[in-house]
Amino acid sequence: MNKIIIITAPSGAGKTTIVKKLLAAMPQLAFSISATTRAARETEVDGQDYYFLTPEDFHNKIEAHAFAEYEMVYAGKYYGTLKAELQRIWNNLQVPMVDIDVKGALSIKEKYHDSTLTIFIAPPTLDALRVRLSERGTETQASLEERLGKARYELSFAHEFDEIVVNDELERAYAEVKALVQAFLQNT
Ligand SMILES: Nc1nc2c(ncn2[C@@H]2O[C@H](COP(=O)(O)OP(=O)(O)O)[C@@H](O)[C@H]2O)c(=O)[nH]1
Ligand SMILES: Nc1ncnc2c1ncn2[C@@H]1O[C@H](COP(=O)(O)OP(=O)(O)O)[C@@H](O)[C@H]1O
Repeated sequence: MNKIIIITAPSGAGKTTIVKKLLAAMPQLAFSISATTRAARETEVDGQDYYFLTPEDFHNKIEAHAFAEYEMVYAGKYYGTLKAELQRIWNNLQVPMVDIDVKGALSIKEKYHDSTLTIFIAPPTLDALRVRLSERGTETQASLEERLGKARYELSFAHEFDEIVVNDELERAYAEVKALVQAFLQNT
């Protein structure tokens, strides 16, 4: 069976940090590279962090039913998981690690329900989330408030996931996620 691991969290909860550590430790996993219409940050590489698409290319792919799921996530920007990206990873006999927003995660879970593990990474508190997002230095005051507003909404969906992991102390949270992933990979 083709498995999928889906990790979601409000922005700033530490999902990317945990996913990067897992990918480095577990060669069976491969990061599912999403497509997006948002601009690349300075450190990001096309085809590695995201497939950066023009709105026109993104819409053509929607029309062609190329997405397993897609959403407009922030500030009118689209993000989506390409079916071909999941297939590319399965063809390499690896398991895709899908790092997406809450709505996208729930759509993938519904579509591939027999073979998914869904993990929600929660911040210890909303105040901690605010601090992490501002210290990361990627947000303006407006985009920070937008992300915090969305975080409150997303936290209300946490119970729809198979597992909730609170990212209080990074090493502890990472160990918990890793154990869940290992158990899921061992099940046939
Ligand atoms: N639905 C969906 N959401 C995605 C996808 N890829 C990334 N996201 C989500 O889009 C949001 C914004 O991502 P990004 O701009 O990279 O911000 P960051 O996660 O705060 O660094 C995050 O919540 C991601 O999980 C995708 O393929 N589909
Ligand atoms: N347990 C933790 N305690 C404190 N800071 C953390 C913890 N986990 C992650 N961070 C930091 O918080 C910020 C947001 O983490 P990031 O992984 O980018 O979140 P996300 O991908 O969920 O938006 C980063 O600067 C990261 O280094």
